[in-house]
Amino acid sequence: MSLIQEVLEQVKKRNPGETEFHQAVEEVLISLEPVIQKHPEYVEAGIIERIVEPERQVMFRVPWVDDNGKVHVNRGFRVQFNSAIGPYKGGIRFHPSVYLGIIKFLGFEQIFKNSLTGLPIGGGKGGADFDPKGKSDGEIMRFCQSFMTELYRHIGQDIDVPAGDIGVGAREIGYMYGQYKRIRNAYEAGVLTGKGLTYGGSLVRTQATGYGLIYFVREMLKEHGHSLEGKEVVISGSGNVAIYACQKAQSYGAKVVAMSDSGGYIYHKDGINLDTIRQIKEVERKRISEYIKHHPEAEYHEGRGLWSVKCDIALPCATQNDIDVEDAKALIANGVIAVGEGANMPCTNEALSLLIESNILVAPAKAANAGGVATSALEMSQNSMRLSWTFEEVDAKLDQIMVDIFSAAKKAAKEYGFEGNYVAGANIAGFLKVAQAMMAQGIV
Ligand SMILES: NC(=O)C1=CN([C@@H]2O[C@H](COP(=O)(O)OP(=O)(O)OC[C@H]3O[C@@H](n4cnc5c(N)ncnc54)[C@H](O)[C@@H]3O)[C@@H](O)[C@H]2O)C=CC1
Ligand SMILES: O=C(O)CCC(=O)C(=O)O
Repeated sequence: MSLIQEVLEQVKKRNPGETEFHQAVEEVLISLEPVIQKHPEYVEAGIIERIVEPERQVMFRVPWVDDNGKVHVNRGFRVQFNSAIGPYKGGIRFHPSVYLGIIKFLGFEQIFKNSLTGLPIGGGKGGADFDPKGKSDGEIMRFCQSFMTELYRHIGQDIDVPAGDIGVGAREIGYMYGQYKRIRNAYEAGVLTGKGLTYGGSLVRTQATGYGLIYFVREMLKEHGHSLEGKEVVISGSGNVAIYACQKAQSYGAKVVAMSDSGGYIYHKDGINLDTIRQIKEVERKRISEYIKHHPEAEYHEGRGLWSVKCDIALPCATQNDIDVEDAKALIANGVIAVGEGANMPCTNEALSLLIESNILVAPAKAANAGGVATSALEMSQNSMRLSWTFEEVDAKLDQIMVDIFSAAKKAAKEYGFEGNYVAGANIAGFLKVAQAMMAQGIV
């Protein structure tokens, strides 16, 4: 059995039931076979065994009281996966599906993604099995305060810097930041990113993941003689990443014809009206089905089925395992050119393999959605310098970072025998920097 197979078996045995974590580890490790052949010193130093084991993982009780006085208890998590190249960095997810296996898959992916940004940030992730859907503002605030009352002792601007993810946006970051400041009695702006602009946030952070995804896809299409102009695009989700991916894709002349939420999807053949989506999702916090009240010529379809809509470019921007092998087959049958992963691990490993074998261009999540965390790192830089850059300055840096990530993934893919496979290229490029740092720092 190869070392990679042995480590995979060990990960499954040591982390029973954590299927998303197993999936994420498998997807990375299979790309690393040629790397460990070229670098036997990594094998000798146990880099592979060490990189799949979190440095630390914390689980805690989050009690809170709802508007009717009823007490609820949720479970909070923070996984500090790897600090070889910088303080742990990664978002916080509030969703009822959250358990250790999801936070570990996200934290593991964050190691390689953060490395790809070229900025000094390690990998971590956190969250809670709390469902923000239908909660009042007061309930959200009390939950965030309770969550931070435990989390504060594990984080810090040079230790671990959380941000948003599914169910955690500017409102939640604000409440958590307020509680952190109150407990610590310190204005430590760099402890969280995604903050509001009046208290240390960075311009472009809100847009960064979606914009960055489109910058990456633009580079990938250009490399293969295509562009976004005139392309039909389908996007899953209608949250932070989906909204700004839609905005940037439209600005490059693409037509976004479908978007979704966990209830179903809308199809608008003339092109989605993003102002309506933003009003429904960012202001009213309602279901996407409301869209047809504003645009009766559009269609609403309950449940899954989004990936059967014909498109040139598919952008999964909702959640993990959104595109399975059947969805991939439907996309391919409908002539898709490219899949750009805005969400983390939105394709199953089988779907990814099928897309790659079928010569579909795949922009892998770790690279393509790294613009969010990269801009978080730019927010940390501005906080340290106690100044704020303009929108144009941050956006230009983000664009350049995405161009550089694309070229790093392309180069590593070619060097290790995976030419044109940006999934393997991103895994390898992300891994190499972390492995070199781990080698330099000894067995820790
Ligand atoms: N916000 C950020 O900066 C970054 C987010 N991501 C990833 O992007 C994805 C989306 O995150 P955000 O837009 O920030 O979250 P969000 O909470 O703003 O939006 C999430 C969207 O996904 C949909 N969704 C969630 N669970 C679903 C399910 N089980 N089935 C179908 N749809 C579902 C929701 O309806 C919503 O439209 C996640 O995978 C996240 O990890 C990745 C990099 C950075
Ligand atoms: O901005 C950050 O720190 C993290 C963003 C995030 O959670 C992600 O990249 O998946």
